[in-house]
Amino acid sequence: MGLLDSLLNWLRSLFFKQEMELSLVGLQNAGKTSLVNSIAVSNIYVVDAADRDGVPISRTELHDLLTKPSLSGIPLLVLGNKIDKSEALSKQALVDQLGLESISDREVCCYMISCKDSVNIDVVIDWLIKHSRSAK
Ligand SMILES: Nc1nc2c(ncn2[C@@H]2O[C@H](COP(=O)(O)OP(=O)(O)OP(=O)(O)O)[C@@H](O)[C@H]2O)c(=O)[nH]1
Repeated sequence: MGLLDSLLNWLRSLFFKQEMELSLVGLQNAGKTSLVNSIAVSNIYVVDAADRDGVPISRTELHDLLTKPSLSGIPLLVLGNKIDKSEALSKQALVDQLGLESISDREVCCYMISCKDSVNIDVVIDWLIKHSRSAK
């Protein structure tokens, strides 16, 4: 069993032991299902980084979500998906357009990923493990 498989099994066990609560949020067609599938078969706001028209809506939805008292202080992982597409935004452009630098009331992390080509899925899993309750 490889390192990635071991990490995936650990991640799954954290979910089953209810040591991790996770909300996976994103606009329609952003790639949420593909992300879950890529984690589940070893091959989380999720943004379609190649859908430039959708990013302003994503920004509004994200900042609206952050006002919810139930999510107060919860670390935020933003995933710019579909970087295999030539029209995908750069990380800096996504950070700017989503207004991530204005978020100061919680830890914010942004990774650029491709569920299609399995790019950076390992760092997403690593982040999730580091932010599980048992890691605290
Ligand atoms: N090129 C490319 N396409 C992707 C990637 N991830 C997902 N897709 C495609 O984008 C489409 C939407 O992916 P889903 O995972 O169904 O997105 P979703 O966010 O669950 O969508 P909803 O169920 O509508 O909310 C599908 O056609 C996927 O194959 C990626 O990294 N690159």
